Amino acid sequence: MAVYTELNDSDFKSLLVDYDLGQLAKYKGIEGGIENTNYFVTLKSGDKEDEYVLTLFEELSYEELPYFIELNQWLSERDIPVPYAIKDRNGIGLKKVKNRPAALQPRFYGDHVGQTELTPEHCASIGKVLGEFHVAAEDFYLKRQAHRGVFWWRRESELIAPQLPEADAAMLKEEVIRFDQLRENPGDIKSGTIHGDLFHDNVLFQGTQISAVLDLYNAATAFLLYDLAIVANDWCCNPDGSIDADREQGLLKAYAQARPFTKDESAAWPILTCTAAMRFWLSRLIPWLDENSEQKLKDPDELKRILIYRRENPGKLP
Ligand SMILES: Nc1ncnc2c1ncn2[C@@H]1O[C@H](COP(=O)(O)OP(=O)(O)OP(=O)(O)O)[C@@H](O)[C@H]1O
Ligand SMILES: N[C@@H](CCO)C(=O)O
Repeated sequence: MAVYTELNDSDFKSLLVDYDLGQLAKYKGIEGGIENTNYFVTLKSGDKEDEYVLTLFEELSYEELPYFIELNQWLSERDIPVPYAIKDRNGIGLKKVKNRPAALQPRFYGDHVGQTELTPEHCASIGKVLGEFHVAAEDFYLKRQAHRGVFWWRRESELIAPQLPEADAAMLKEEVIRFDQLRENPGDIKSGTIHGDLFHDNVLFQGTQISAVLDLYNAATAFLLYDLAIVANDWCCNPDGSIDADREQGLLKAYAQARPFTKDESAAWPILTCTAAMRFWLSRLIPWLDENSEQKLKDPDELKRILIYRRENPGKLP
């Protein structure tokens, strides 16, 4: 159920007339995504074949997309390995295909690494790239409130609470309040442009080196450390929800080389690791509890276990 919009030859051909990239050779739907429809597209120009990825945005609207199109372009120009919308002959990157917003992007090569295969070296690689991402985006000129950020989780945690066991509802509420308190007194915690969903399945590797950071469609303006907490929870966790210290130290030390931590960030880390776990626990709970939801169901309990562990074992920045 990952290719939500089926395309045929003529859909591709009518898009490609706006570019000088070559003739359509073949295309193939990409399985596994949740939010968007993606196709690998092969174009032939003389003897040369090049591969691209066509994304059709199934959730984000035309009005919302320029932020992401500009951000990907910005980061890519600063050597962060992210896909970006290739501009057509008229300088337009955000296109329309089958009445959906769409972007044709370069294909990156590399492999996904399974969660249980992640090593401290993989975690150091993502720490370095995320630190560089945050630094590269420092002067990015657009701002965006996350669509699954503080206002969303305040509202959704209230709505969902009656469907949860009392202890779960209370834990959710506490984390919403703890974040609000931190937000009122942020001190020198740095805000900037975050990826917002940097789970390991949004990265491609060549060996232990990162070849691509994908799926920036949760990017927003927020605490940079919250972004790092999302990564730490996913990349450094064990199946029981505990955090592997070697992987986490690898991540944090490599990140700090690109962007050193500020004083108040050390105190905020234990809270933000909980906020990050709460955010994804909640976004997984919503479709899980909605019997009409067609979204692929990711297990909310994975994030609940991480949240419980984080609450009982406050982490420390190096
Ligand atoms: N530019 C690219 N180069 C190579 N592979 C890509 C590219 N873009 C997407 N893919 C492949 O397609 C998969 C799905 O893409 P993406 O994560 O953007 O979709 P999504 O629907 O937002 O998925 P999810 O929400 O599950 O992360 C990626 O995990 C990757 O394997
Ligand atoms: N990365 C998210 C899904 C896509 O936003 C999760 O694992 O819940």
